[in-house]
Order: sequence, then structure tokens, then C-alpha cells
Amino acid sequence: MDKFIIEGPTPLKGTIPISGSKNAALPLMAAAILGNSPTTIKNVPKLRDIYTFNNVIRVTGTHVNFDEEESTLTIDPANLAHLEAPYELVRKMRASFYMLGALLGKFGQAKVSLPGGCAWGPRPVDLHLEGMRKMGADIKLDEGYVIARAPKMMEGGTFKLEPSSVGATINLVLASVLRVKEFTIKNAAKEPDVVLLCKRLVEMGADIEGIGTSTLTVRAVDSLDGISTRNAADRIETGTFMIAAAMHPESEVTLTNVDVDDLGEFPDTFRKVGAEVEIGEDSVYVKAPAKLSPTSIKTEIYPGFPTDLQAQWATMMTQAEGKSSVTDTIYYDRFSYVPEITRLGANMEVEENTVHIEGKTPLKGASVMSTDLRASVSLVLAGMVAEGKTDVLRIYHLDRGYEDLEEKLTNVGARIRRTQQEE
Ligand SMILES: CC(=O)N[C@H]1[C@@H](OP(=O)(O)OP(=O)(O)OC[C@H]2O[C@@H](n3ccc(=O)[nH]c3=O)[C@H](O)[C@@H]2O)O[C@H](CO)[C@@H](O)[C@@H]1O
Ligand SMILES: C=C(OP(=O)(O)O)C(=O)O
Repeated sequence: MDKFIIEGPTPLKGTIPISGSKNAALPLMAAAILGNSPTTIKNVPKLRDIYTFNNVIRVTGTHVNFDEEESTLTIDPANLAHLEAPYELVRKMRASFYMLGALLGKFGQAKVSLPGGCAWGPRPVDLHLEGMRKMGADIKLDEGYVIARAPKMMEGGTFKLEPSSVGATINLVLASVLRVKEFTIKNAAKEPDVVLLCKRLVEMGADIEGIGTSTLTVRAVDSLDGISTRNAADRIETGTFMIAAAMHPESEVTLTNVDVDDLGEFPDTFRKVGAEVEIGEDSVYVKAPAKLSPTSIKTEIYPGFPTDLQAQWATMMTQAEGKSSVTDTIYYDRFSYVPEITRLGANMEVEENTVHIEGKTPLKGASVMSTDLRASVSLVLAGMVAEGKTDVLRIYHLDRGYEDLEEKLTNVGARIRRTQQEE
């Protein structure tokens, strides 16, 4: 197991290239199974979740080739014959549950493990299953697996997602593009990852109405073709580095290869902390303020503040001059990072689904433990402004979602290195 050793504080100065998005790539990979010919996806990040999902897809007999030099994946479903996603792989990452929609949609049957234990509390899949039942599929649970069957052409209907769900929208779209006469999803997710998937499916030949709105209507087509396409830039990585750049008063960073239209309201919210922000065609420049203004946020569905950035924001707020709060309305207990940041000297208190933060507190290096992906990167952000040495343990969580993190940060002046963690 690896850990990071970080020596702080260090300002960040220079350019950071943004990688392809994990959460946008995974649905595109599942969609590739639906095609009648190979699909090529460029700008795919070299991340643990991508490797895991490659293996999930390979179990079915699909040929997957990842050209890491070119960051390009080729997925050829010609020999797909085994309609199963086993627990050993699905437990490693929740998004492998997309195999349910993809296999059911293409073959009318699937056996997919329920996703395993979660990093921060309940993350049900009831809406995925209810929605598939609503479209006409037979869904049974057996020994931790979902067994799904569907006739050649399901009748469909209308299904409302309450609450709106990224994963359920993706799974229902994947299940219906080849197999449902007409299926309408109300309160569908509008996150850029969902919009990108729908646009790419349309390029493959699908009939989807309402893309980018909260009502999606899908009408089955006879077949879909493989395509050659490009994955989006990672908007959460972009936001993470914007926050990193604001935390030290001497930092000045330019992010490149950014999909600036995918950032929703985040840049406007971010400006409230006092940072100077310039949005280019595919770049974001951030200059840290002399003093960070305390700014409270509440997570919302897109284009609102993303839950995947709330831990990083709360960490930044420990360095703001005054009181602020961060409320998560999507995941009520996504606060496992709080006790760890507190170990570095922060003044934070969790009350229900809100963390109250009192700044500015000087942070001092210590050993801290990663608990999930975004919690882990928050510890790195804190370590880069803490005085002295911070050991961030169990960084395998980070390797699920941040490509070349230590190289990217070292290149702009951070002192951070990876080493083996003693057990
Ligand atoms: C791989 C991926 O893209 N993961 C993202 C995806 O996760 P994921 O797709 O799992 O998250 P959802 O959008 O489904 O979750 C939103 C809310 O809906 C609830 N819910 C969801 C499904 C369901 O069947 N029943 C139900 O009640 C969840 O508990 C949560 O409160 O969107 C989340 C919210 O933006 C992000 O934090 C994750 O990074
Ligand atoms: C929570 C995340 O991913 P997942 O849904 O795969 O756990 C994330 O990307 O922050």
C-alpha cells in the first residue's frame, strides 16, 4: 500500500493539464457494448476505476484494448457472450452496475452483482431497479445478484426519479435505447456525464429526446454502431485544482485542457472566496486572494455545487478568515474527512448534513488517513498548506480518481512524494 509524504506550506505556480473524466468515461465504456462494431474513446484517464471497469467488461468476452500512451480505449463487443458482472469486480466500484443496463438493453438478460459496501453510508440502487421494472423488465434478486430479463421489445412508460440520480438515469438510458418502445424519465439527471452519454448514443444511432433537460424520452432503434469519440475533461479534477490554487496566498495556476462549459455554477461560486478567475476557451486561470473570504455552500444537482467537491471546499474554508458552512444535500454523511483535517488543527464540527468551519486556523503536519476518493484529495490540499510533514495514508482511494496527482502537483511547486506505507 502507498502513502504520500507532503512537506508544506508551498505556493503552487504554473500550469496543470486536466485529464479525461473518470465519471464521464465509464458510461461511454458501457455504451460501447451496445454497438455492433468497435468503439474508440480518446482522452481516457489512466485510473484504477478505468482498469477495473475494463476487467468487468472483459469478463463478458468483449475485447478491450487500452493504449495508455495515447489515452485511448478500443472496445469491441463482437465476441460478447457471457452476460454477467461478478461481485469480485463490482464490489470495487459502484459504476460497474452500469453493466446491468447495457447487457439488459443489448441481450435482454443480465446477471450483475449488487454494488458492495460504500465509503460514506447508504448508496441504494432501488431507482435503477424500479425504473427497469417500469419499462417492462423482470427483475429478481438472488444471492446478492440482480437477475434481469426483458422481452425483445418492452412497452415502456414514464418513470420519475425521486431523487434525481446520475447512475439511475445512465442505467435506464442504456437499458432502453435498443429495447423499449418509448420510455420517459422524469427528473432525469442533467449532469454533463449524462448529457455526453446521450449525445454519443445519438451518434451511435439512438433516438433520445430532451438531452440536457430533466425529461428524457427514449425510443428503441434496431441497432447501434460503434463510434470514434472523445471523452470530456474531468470537471471535478478542475474544481479540485482551482481550490488548491486558492489556498496559498502566493499561488497562481493555469489549468489547461478544461471543458469550461461543464463547470456549471462552480466558477461563480468560487469567485466569492476572493480569488481572481479567468475562464478561457479551454483553460482556467486562478490567482489566490491575499485573504480567503468565508463562503458557505450547499451541494445541489447540476449546475449547482457538486457533492464531489464539498470536501475540498470545506478544507479550503479552514484557511478563510471567519465562519462558514458546507451542507451536503445529496449524501447526508459524506464527512469522513472532517476528523482527519481536524487532526491537522482545523476547527470543524459536523451537525447533521452540515459541517461548520471556523477559520483561519494554522494547520500543522501529522499522519492522516484517506477514507474515500474526495476525502483523500482534501487531505492532500490540507497537507500542502500545513506547516511541516503530513503523511497521507491509504492513498489507493486517490488512485481511483486522480491521474498523476503527485506529478501534476510537484510540477507546480508542491513537495509531495509517493512511498510504500509500512503496515
Ligand atoms: C461514477 C459516478 O459518476 N459517480 C457519481 C454519481 O454517483 P451515483 O450515480 O451513484 O449518484 P446518484 O446521482 O445516483 O445519487 C444521488 C442521490 O440519489 C440517491 N439514490 C440514487 C440511486 C438510487 O437508486 N436511489 C437513491 O436514493 C443517492 O443515495 C443520492 O442521495 O453521482 C454522484 C452525485 O453527483 C457523484 O457523487 C458520484 O461521483
Ligand atoms: C464518489 C465518486 O465515485 P463513485 O460514485 O464511483 O464512488 C467520485 O467520483 O467522487
